[in-house]
Amino acid sequence: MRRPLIIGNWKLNGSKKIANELISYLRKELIGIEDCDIVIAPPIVYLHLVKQALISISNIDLGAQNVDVNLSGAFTGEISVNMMRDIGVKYIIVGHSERRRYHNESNEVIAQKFLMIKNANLVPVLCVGETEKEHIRGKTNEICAHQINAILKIQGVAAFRNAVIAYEPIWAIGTGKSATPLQAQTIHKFIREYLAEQDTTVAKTVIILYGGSINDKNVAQFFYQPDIDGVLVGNASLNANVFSTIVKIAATCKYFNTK
Ligand SMILES: O=C[C@H](O)COP(=O)(O)O
Repeated sequence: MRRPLIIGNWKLNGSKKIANELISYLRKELIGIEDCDIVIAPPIVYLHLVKQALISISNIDLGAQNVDVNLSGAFTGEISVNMMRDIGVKYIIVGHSERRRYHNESNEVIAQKFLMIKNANLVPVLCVGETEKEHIRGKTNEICAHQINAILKIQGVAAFRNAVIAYEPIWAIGTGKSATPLQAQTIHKFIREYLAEQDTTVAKTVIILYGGSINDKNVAQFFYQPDIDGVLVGNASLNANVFSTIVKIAATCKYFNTK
């Protein structure tokens, strides 16, 4: 059975004050909610603060939004997987469309980062998804398969054991225009079947999240899709009340027991 997973990606947002307010609210609201896993991925400088406040809650883990491909050396400004592990990070987002777009990260670089994360025994959250143009042209499956292939090529299907895939259509990120639950389900099913061609156990157990304009009002229908195991939340994770509601909906969604 796959446990529901909710990741809050704060992206480049917040301040010490905002981070403190968010986590003290989450602490009150999320304590005792055990039927799903929760990850908070703040900007790196606030990881420690989040850790101190939330990590005693057993099903809340720390996430990082990015990592370097190198382990150490003269790489000014970079942070390695070992450093992340050192401070208690468990999940690392890799291949987010914003990194692909603004930092020119190629599928090859993303695959190398994915490998570093796996080698450090951390959990990679691989983001895949198509642009609006590709969506209109019906290229979604092809794009997602291509992005997944980059990992398969150098690491094989076993790389997806204890890994997370997040399907994030780029046109749905931060636009307020999410994919429909059925559209997302269709792609999630495709991804699972694509992996099943190589390993049915990996395909059955890999956690596949949906991301893109998720909020407390639209999230429930996503959870009722058989291949959607949770959500990667951007904007709405900055509102403690909305984020807690999303988590509570996941934790009480009995349908997860059948996945
Ligand atoms: O990492 C999160 C996703 O990019 C979704 O962002 P969003 O919820 O603001 O659309």
